[in-house]
Amino acid sequence: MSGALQVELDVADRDVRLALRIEPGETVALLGPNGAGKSTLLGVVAGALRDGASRVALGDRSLADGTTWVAPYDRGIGLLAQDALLFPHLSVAANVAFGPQAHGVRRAEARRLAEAWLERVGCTDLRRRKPGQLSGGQAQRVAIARALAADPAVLLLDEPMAALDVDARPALRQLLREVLRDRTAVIATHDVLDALLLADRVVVLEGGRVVEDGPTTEVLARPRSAFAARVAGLNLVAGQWASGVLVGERSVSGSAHDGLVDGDDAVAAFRPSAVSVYAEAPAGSPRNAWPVTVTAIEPSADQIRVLAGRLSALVTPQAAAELRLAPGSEVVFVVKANEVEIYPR
Ligand SMILES: Nc1ncnc2c1ncn2[C@@H]1O[C@H](COP(=O)(O)OP(=O)(O)OP(=O)(O)O)[C@@H](O)[C@H]1O
Repeated sequence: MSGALQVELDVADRDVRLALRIEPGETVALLGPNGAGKSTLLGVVAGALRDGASRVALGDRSLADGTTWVAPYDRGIGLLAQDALLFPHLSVAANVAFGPQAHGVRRAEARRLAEAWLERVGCTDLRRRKPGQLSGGQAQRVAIARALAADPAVLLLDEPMAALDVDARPALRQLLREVLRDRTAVIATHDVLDALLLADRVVVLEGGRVVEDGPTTEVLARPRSAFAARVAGLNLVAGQWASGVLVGERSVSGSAHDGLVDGDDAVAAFRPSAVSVYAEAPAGSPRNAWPVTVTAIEPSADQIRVLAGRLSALVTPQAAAELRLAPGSEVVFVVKANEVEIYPR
């Protein structure tokens, strides 16, 4: 462990000014709209962007300040970009062995490390190929192996799934879950699922400033900033997986991901717009029908947000009027199981 990553950004010509401290082993998701400053932050930390007024330190080692400037390859910081950026003329195995070799590891040992990482990311069979012969998802797996083979103290990920087909994302996300566990990492993303599944903590940037910073489930369930509210505001129910159902504050049925087994800690996520509100439980009893007491009613764009404790539903103003919704109303929240995703935590 190399100690906390401390960043003080002051990039005047981009109007990005913020301070952030990331503890060893912590994975932080950076969320924010286009132009918020995510890439600027990663660039300064990685050393791709040189800016005299910003400071970066890892533990008690300064990587950049008014007088110090450590070159990117010497920082102990790995960067995984949107595109895999592999060396096109080297084989997959040589790409992965490159980092360790560049840091003085002997050739045979670097090859052995490369083989171990390729196995870890499920790409052993691809070791002799050239990057041009890989799919986007395969190339990104190899890039993960390459970044981790260099044993970075901190891994930065800049929208690592953005260039992939939607179909290729869940498997890569699962791999990242495994390799990021207990690692110090910062992942810039537009996708709230990345934050939910990969990060302990969410930092929201807007206009070059930190506007929100907190534990992932708190920020996603009860966002305070405008951006986080737009992308998140998810209903999250934590519990344990038991016989095909999540059992927590409520029992929740949904589509379960990636080999959940009984007893696993899990979280169910669904959008407020997927929740229907009824005066009484509808006939045919859908699997997710929860009697609740309304705690608050709030306008939300052209809809009404109905809060019931930690849960929320979005309904039309007409529906709210017909149901005479008010704090204290007893209603039933209904969510189709296919609108609910259940993930390991
Ligand atoms: N190469 C550059 N030169 C000057 N200004 C830049 C440059 N790249 C970005 N900026 C500006 O810096 C600010 C922060 O942008 P940045 O690229 O860090 O945002 P981002 O959160 O990564 O956005 P996106 O989600 O679009 O990647 C914006 O005002 C942007 O216009």
